[in-house]
Amino acid sequence: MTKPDILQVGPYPDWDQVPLDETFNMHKYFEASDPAGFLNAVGATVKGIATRGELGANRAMIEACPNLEVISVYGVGFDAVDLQACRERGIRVTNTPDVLTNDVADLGVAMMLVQSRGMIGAEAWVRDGSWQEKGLYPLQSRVWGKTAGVLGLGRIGFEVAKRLAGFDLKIAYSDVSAKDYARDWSFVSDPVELARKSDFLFVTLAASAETRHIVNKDVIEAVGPQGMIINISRASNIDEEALLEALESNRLGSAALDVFEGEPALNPRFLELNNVLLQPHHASGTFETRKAMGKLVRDNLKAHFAGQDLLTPVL
Ligand SMILES: NC(=O)c1ccc[n+]([C@@H]2O[C@H](COP(=O)([O-])OP(=O)(O)OC[C@H]3O[C@@H](n4cnc5c(N)ncnc54)[C@H](O)[C@@H]3O)[C@@H](O)[C@H]2O)c1
Ligand SMILES: O=C(O)[C@H](O)CO
Repeated sequence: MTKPDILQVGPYPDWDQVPLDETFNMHKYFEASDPAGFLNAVGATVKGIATRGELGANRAMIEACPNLEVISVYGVGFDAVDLQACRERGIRVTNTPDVLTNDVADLGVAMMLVQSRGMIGAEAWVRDGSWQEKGLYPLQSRVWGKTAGVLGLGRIGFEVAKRLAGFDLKIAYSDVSAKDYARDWSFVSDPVELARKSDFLFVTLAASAETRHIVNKDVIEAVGPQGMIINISRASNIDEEALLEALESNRLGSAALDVFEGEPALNPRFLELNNVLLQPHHASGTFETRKAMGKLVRDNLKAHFAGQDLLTPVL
């Protein structure tokens, strides 16, 4: 049987690349010196796209592949895929939900703990001799007993909240509606009101045009000078300019961020701040989870080309 032609938008680890190359005819877009020319040359043969959540597939890429049938996303967030362009052409889309949920929640909670207790600075205090020269490390803020707001109580938001409850935090959350599975936690529909109640505001929303900058100046200032915002979702959910201004003026106490506008480049103003913890979009970055994500990407492609039901369809 001829191998289906797949456009591969970004690199994968070897344990995914090897089986992909065995099963499909992979066209490595990310290695092309002239990406537009490459797309022009291979586009007509392409039946599937394998991409990553943050890379997606835009309308131009989709239109350059007139025989495209399926897009398989390595990631749960599919906001970078032009779903409208896919709907217009009957193109199926899959993602990798559930397998990454716990690791993303773990990292979000770890970011809050590390930042609250000043652990990055404390590590430097030991290594640079400050402990011996200056003595005790400056006191930090307590976590337990405070209130965490979870903006977006989906799969990841729920696991974040569950973990925080285990740390004896009080939980409030916001979403499009109250959730049956969250009866012990208070639902607050207005994000500004949620932020006002929160010492820690976790942003765990699926990103869309509706959620763009949902965390705006008002929400940020409602979290306030003693509060912290933790973003493990997408940069677009926060007005980054307003966030930077609030951090620079201490109208927001601190932030812990795994995602940035224009990443992996980030606004250099972040690097000047000592009240922000910066992470390189690696919330799902464990061997175990990434292997499960890669398998799901392949299994969805295989299912499609075998005429079987998709395992985790978005469209
Ligand atoms: N940092 C990372 O490495 C990383 C890893 C995985 C996922 N993510 C991001 O996390 C997101 C959430 O993943 P998930 O599996 O929990 O998704 P999910 O679909 O289970 O949860 C998203 C939640 O957002 C809510 N929501 C959507 N629009 C809303 C709105 N306008 N107002 C209020 N709530 C709204 C939904 O109702 C849902 O409960 C992903 O879409 C992805 O962008 C980031
Ligand atoms: O959405 C996801 O799963 C991650 O952010 C990777 O894109």
